[in-house]
Amino acid sequence: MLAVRNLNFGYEKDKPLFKGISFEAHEGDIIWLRGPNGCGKTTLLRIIAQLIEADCEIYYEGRNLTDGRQILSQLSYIPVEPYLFDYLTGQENANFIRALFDIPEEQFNQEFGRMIDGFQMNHALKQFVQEYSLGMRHKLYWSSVLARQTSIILLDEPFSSFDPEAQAMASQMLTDRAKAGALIIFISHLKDLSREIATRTLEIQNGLLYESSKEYAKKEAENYV
Ligand SMILES: Nc1ncnc2c1ncn2[C@@H]1O[C@H](COP(=O)(O)OP(=O)(O)OP(=O)(O)O)[C@@H](O)[C@H]1O
Repeated sequence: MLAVRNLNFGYEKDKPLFKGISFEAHEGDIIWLRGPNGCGKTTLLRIIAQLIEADCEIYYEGRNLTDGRQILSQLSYIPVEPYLFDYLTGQENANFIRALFDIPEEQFNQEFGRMIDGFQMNHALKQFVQEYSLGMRHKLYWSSVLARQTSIILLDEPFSSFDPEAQAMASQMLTDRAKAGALIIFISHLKDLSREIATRTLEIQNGLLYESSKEYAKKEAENYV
């Protein structure tokens, strides 16, 4: 479904962050992207999300994309800090995101409503986002952005701000999306939850990318993440 080939990138010329890495990802994969602080996990997600321009080839559905932007209609990205307007209410932010991505109203209301109910966030939709906790911001952002139902979902530290109930709901949601054919790539330092939901593990080390099996990742995760 998605392939990245020969990715070379560094923020500074003499300090390469990625040294010609390549990987493929398929429908239904839930990929846990891990590695030590500063190894480039967020940067890699941002390159896939076309937020950073890098020297690489990207294939989507078998086609070599000359302009990576062609992938954007099928991609959702949830960063560590959700992109929300503090001076709008939760509902107004959701309406803005719906309009921005041109999500059909019926589909949006159904999916957004289901997730907001699950996260028990109905009471907060009339509040200004300025008054939200980080966990509430994430619940609103997830519910709005993932109402798009794209085939690629990228998430940077998706679980850290959630309480255990929200973590359980979020991980179930990602598992359901993958079963329905989505590709999920996430970064997390929460090892137990991550190894429970991941079907593959990609690890960045010194500018190179290594795949480890689920069993290996289970053992290794005891030592560090
Ligand atoms: N905009 C930027 N300009 C210059 N250097 C940057 C920029 N963003 C990140 N870096 C550097 O690139 C390296 C990789 O950063 P990145 O955020 O991708 O790492 P990470 O693996 O996600 O780290 P963490 O686990 O701490 O979140 C770090 O050394 C960081 O300081």
